[in-house]
Amino acid sequence: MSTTPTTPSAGNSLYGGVTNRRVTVRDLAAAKERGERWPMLTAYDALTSRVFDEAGIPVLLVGDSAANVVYGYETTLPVTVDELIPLTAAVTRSTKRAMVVADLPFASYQASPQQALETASRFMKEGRAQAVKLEGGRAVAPQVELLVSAGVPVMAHLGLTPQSVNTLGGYRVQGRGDEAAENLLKDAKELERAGAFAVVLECVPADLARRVTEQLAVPTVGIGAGPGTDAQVLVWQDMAGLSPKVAKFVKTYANLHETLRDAASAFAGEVVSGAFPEERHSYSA
Ligand SMILES: Nc1nc(=O)c2c([nH]1)NC[C@@H]1CN(c3ccc(C(=O)N[C@@H](CCC(=O)O)C(=O)O)cc3)CN21
Ligand SMILES: CC(C)C(=O)C(=O)O
Ligand SMILES: [Mg+2]
Repeated sequence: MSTTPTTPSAGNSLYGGVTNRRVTVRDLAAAKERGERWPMLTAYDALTSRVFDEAGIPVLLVGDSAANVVYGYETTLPVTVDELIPLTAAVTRSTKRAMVVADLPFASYQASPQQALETASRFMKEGRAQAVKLEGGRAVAPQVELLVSAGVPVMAHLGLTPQSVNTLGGYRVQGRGDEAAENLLKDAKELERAGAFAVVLECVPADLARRVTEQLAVPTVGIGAGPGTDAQVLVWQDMAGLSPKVAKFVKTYANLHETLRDAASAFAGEVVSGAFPEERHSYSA
C-alpha cells in the first residue's frame, strides 16, 4: 500500500511531511511549536483508513462514535471494548503512517486508574493502537497519570463529552459563561499537567477554545470549537456526506450518500434488466 501522501503540503512538517514511519506524539508537539495546524479523522475499517493514510491524515481516531456510525446505537454509551478492538486492529493493520488513537468507551476507565490501564493495554496489545483517548476533566487526571507513566500516550477530551450525555442533558455547547469557561480551562491545564499529549475540545465557544489553545503547550483538537485550535477532527462519514443528519459544526466535502445510493440503484437496475453481468464478467469452461 502507498504511504506517500497524494496531496503533500509544502511547509507543513506533519501534513505531508513525515513519510516512512508512523507519526508520533513528538511530531505533534513539534507541529505546535512551528504553528502548524493538522487534521484528524475517525476511522473504523481497513479500506477507508487506508485511503485516509494515503491522503496524509497524520492522526486517525477509532472513535467510540463507532457506536453510532458502525453499530447503529443512538448514543456512544452501549459500545464495548470487545466491539471496538477489532475495528482498531483493522485500522492499524491497514495503515503505515498515521498515529492510531483508540477511544476508550464508556465505563471502561472511569472506575480507577487500574481499570483504565487494563482497558488501554487491551487496545494496545490486541488493537495495536499507538495512543488512547478518554473523556473528562480533572476527575480522570489520575487515570492519565498512570497511563502515561506506563507508556501509554493519552489524548484528553473536554467540552461536550458524549459519554456524559445523560448528565449534560443532551448534546449542547459547553463552557458558555465565565464560570464554565474557567472550569474548562482549569481542567485542560490539569490534564496537561497529568501528561496528556493533546486535548480534544468539542462544542465549546470559539473564543474559549482559542484561549485554551494559547495557554496549553500541548496541541488542542477542535470539533465545533472554531478556527483557533491547533488541529481539527470530524467523523469521516459526516465529512464525506454519508451521515443522515449532522451537527452545525460539520462541513461536508463529498456526497457519498448520493454516490452510493446511485451506484446501488444502477446495480439493482442492471440485475433486474439482465444488463449485468456481461460476458466480460463471466468465466468460460
Ligand atoms: N456521526 C457522528 N458525528 C459526531 O460528531 C459524533 C457522533 N456521531 N457520535 C458521538 C458524538 C455526538 N456528537 C454530537 C451530536 C450532536 C451534536 C449537536 O446536535 N449539537 C447541536 C448544538 C446545539 C447547541 O447547544 O447550540 C447542534 O445543533 O449542532 C453535537 C455533537 C459528536 N459526536
Ligand atoms: C468526534 C471524536 C472527537 C470522537 O470522540 C469520536 O468520534 O468518538
Ligand atoms: Mg469519542
